[in-house]
Amino acid sequence: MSAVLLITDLPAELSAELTQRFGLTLSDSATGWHLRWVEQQLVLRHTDMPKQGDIVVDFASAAATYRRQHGGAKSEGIAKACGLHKKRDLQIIDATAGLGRDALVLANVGAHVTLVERNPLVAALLYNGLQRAAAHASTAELASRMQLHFAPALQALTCLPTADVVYLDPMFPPREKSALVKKEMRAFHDVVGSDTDADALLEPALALAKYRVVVKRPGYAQVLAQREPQLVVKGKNNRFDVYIKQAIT
Ligand SMILES: C[S@@+](CC[C@H](N)C(=O)[O-])C[C@H]1O[C@@H](n2cnc3c(N)ncnc32)[C@H](O)[C@@H]1O
Repeated sequence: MSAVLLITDLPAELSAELTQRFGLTLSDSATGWHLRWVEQQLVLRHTDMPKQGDIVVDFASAAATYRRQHGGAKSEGIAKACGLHKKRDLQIIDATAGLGRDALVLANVGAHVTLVERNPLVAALLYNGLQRAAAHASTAELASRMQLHFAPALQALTCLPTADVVYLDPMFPPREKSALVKKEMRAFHDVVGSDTDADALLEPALALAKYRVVVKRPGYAQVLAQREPQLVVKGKNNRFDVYIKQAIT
């Protein structure tokens, strides 16, 4: 991970916390991506794209609120794939948490989610997003079901206690020239790069999960680690490959 610029407008206490928790330091950013403090929230900004390219974790945003209000165990493909229509309070490890959007859907249905993220910038955004969610009346209960674990997934999958479900959503190279790939997705890809070790996550995930492992893939992508799932749940742009270990009881 290249050097990171922690802009000085961050509250001193938060800046110290981000250094201590995620190793973020005040230094020049080789990539142009840097953290800023904007309207009481932590944002990831690119020097060439002030403001309009900001990446933020906001569990109370309009889009997140809509999803919280309308997403259910039966209507959300991800929830069905994880088995939340059978049991709502499953313990789930989201081993590639990213901006926490999938974790939000799972926790909203009732799951307790451990969000594993290895990228320090993304982990810092999640950390701040969860702090703000915990302090907000409409999202506090939801936040209480989400816990951040800053580590590489391979390490987390060998040291975390057994979970009911392990969920994986590794980065997949965006299709060149595809108009469907949103600008934000491209930017995010720019920050975290490709997950070249994604195949290696399936075995430890299967070893740790009690009931199943769920892998999110773009519709056109091959299966992870060349291993065929027992079940496929189709979403709008993605599919969820489900590797079943035992029935959810
Ligand atoms: C496609 S994004 C996940 C998006 C996420 N599902 C969401 O809803 O926001 C993949 C994320 O997983 C993280 N990641 C990839 N491989 C990882 C690994 N081995 N350990 C931990 N995090 C990983 C990347 O840094 C990136 O933030």
